Amino acid sequence: MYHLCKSIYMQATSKQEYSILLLGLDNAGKTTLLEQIKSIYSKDHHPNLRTVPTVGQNVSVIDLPELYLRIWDVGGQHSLRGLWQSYYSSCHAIVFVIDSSDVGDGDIESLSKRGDDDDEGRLGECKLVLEDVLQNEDTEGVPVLVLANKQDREDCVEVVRIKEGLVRRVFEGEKGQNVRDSRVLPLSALTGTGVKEAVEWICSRVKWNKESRPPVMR
Ligand SMILES: Nc1nc2c(ncn2[C@@H]2O[C@H](COP(=O)(O)OP(=O)(O)OP(=O)(O)O)[C@@H](O)[C@H]2O)c(=O)[nH]1
Ligand SMILES: [Mg+2]
Repeated sequence: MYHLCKSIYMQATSKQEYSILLLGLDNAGKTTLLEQIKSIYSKDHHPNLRTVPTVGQNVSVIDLPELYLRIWDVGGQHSLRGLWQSYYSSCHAIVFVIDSSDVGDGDIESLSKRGDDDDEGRLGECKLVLEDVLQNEDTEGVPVLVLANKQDREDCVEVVRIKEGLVRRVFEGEKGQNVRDSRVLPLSALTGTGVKEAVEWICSRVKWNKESRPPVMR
């Protein structure tokens, strides 16, 4: 009886909490995105958009009406990427942020055909890093949201190109084999355009996936 009462009490007074992992190359815009999410969903938070490269991690808990999102923003520098995998088994969704102004023409098909003079930005690096995330067995089945960030910049590659030329090819390639729930959305973390749509997608997908990755009750 005690256990039944306790469980009813817990159901009535606690909320589900899901952990969200922000990944992507250094300078992609992860910390800027976290600042914007905090400013939109937490009262009295003024975003600090003058970010510095993250060494280690930032974490924030966003209190939404139905659930909590615990968002982990980790450093994207090469030397820090080895730490990412320690977050994989406990996360409920991965958000992979791409700098749309630093991926050449956004098409990995033509990567190897290019000459040395072609400016492909960090397209190849981005592809390898995304593949690495998808290949890890601890990310299997985890919903993945890819954000084509910096869409406010004139020199950005548009979202449809990043979706078709990079993300779809990686997901359908041999290294993206573990079929999962995914989406590609445009974003400007700097202006805040697309932040709400991203958060809404995350919320709907973590709830949908909660049988295989149950939330923590808080
Ligand atoms: N124009 C533009 N600049 C952006 C946008 N998002 C981020 N930036 C800029 O990109 C730079 C890097 O942003 P951060 O948010 O620090 O990048 P990060 O992914 O956290 O980088 P690391 O911590 O090194 O992994 C900063 O100068 C930001 O102001 C965007 O949407 N548009
Ligand atoms: Mg950062």
